[in-house]
Amino acid sequence: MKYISTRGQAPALDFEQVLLTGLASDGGLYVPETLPRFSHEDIIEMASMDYPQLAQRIIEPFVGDAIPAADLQQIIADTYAVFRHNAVAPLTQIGHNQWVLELFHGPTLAFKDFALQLLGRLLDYVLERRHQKVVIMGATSGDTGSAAIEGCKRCKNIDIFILHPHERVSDVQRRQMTTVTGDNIHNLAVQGNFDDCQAMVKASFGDRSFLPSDRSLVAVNSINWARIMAQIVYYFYAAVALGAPMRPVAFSVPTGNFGDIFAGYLAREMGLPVAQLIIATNRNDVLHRVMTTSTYGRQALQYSLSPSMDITVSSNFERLLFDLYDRDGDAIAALMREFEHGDVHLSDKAMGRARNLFSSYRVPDEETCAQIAATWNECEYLLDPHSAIGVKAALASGLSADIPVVTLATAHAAKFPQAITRSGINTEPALPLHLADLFDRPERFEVLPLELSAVQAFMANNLSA
Ligand SMILES: Cc1ncc(COP(=O)(O)O)c(C=O)c1O
Ligand SMILES: N[C@@H](CCOP(=O)(O)O)C(=O)O
Repeated sequence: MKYISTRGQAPALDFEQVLLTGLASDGGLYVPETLPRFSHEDIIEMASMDYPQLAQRIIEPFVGDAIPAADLQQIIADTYAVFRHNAVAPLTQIGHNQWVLELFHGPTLAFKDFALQLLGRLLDYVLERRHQKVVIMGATSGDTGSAAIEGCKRCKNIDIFILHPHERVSDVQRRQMTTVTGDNIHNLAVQGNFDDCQAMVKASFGDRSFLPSDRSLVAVNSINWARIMAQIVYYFYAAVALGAPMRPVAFSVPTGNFGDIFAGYLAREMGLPVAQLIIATNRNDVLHRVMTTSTYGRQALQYSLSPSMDITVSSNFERLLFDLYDRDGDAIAALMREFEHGDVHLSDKAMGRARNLFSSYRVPDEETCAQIAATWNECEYLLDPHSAIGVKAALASGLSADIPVVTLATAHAAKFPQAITRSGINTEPALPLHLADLFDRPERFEVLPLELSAVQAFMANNLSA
């Protein structure tokens, strides 16, 4: 399997190379040159597989011969063995044809564990084999950071630096990152927002000279292809449980960096009958505005009760644009240059294609809280604020009542007690046992100014020997 850049100028890479990088050298994102496709019969067979078996079936073609099948199987088995639910990603029904896919049973209580538990193990495997050390640099609005640290902390060949917006993640999210000890783990609280942190990560991939030449820089954000790959699996898992391929299924996806929903788009391209993908945003509604106005533009970031989605530069949208523009790398490079300076008007052809599959909905904080309360009062099911945005968008989608709609429940409510309190319901979500003493653990993090040079100097000075 070969991977090519969305901007058409960077060299094609194989799986191992794409795993060990982030942005392509032309600033683009890597995507598979061709996608594996599953037939009707293949998908019927998937209904009898457990989660690790299905993951193996879906992931193997993307990995190709980079890792022997038996080793990959063991890595996948170890990855999903750490989840706290036997089904790994259980489905819960909350209304007529309304389902919630619970993606928060991993170690850090968010969907990021699905990919980052795997990514950590894949990196460990290939770095041992290559006798190589790498530096991980990641930006987080709260969830990627802890999942990346949890996934990579045991890997002695990795130094990990996670940038989070200072005082803009929930207390639980911050502590999940800053209480993990280890000389190779560094949490940097940057005096800026998530977009600023993400921009620093991308700039560092553009110029890696701040690192010694023997240390590669690796991404843990969804700009790393391996993240997206792992997230495709649960779309198949949910859809076959609800009757695919005989019955199409729709998905409502709380969206920020467009990684999770892009994985759903790929599942459809690989043969899964997906009736619709609903882009559910909070008040940071860049993607909702693209869908409704055809204009892709920048917006001032606004803080919300769903902090993990406080994102206005939605990195993976570029991967979708690449397909919408017939995989024309030059066209995407030109569009992204335009986007750096202002609004971009997308072509009618591209938007026509997008609207055939995607719809969108914007959910401000008051509606998020109202949805948490409504779902709790109707069926005593507690949604976290991100998942509530997904459910609200699913209910507003106007889809025919005979199509099952699955909302991706992307995080556990206990990560966001503030939103639960604001919803006015009389329940307090408890952290699972393994995190019960989270507020008693000592924290370690570094507050840094919003300066790329300060962040890079900190990293260069804190590499392990
Ligand atoms: C809890 C939660 N929900 C939804 C999202 C949005 O996912 P994506 O960025 O892949 O669109 C994120 C992070 O981005 C998140 O942490
Ligand atoms: N919501 C994320 C933001 C980063 O997105 P990613 O999926 O590209 O890593 C977070 O919680 O950190």
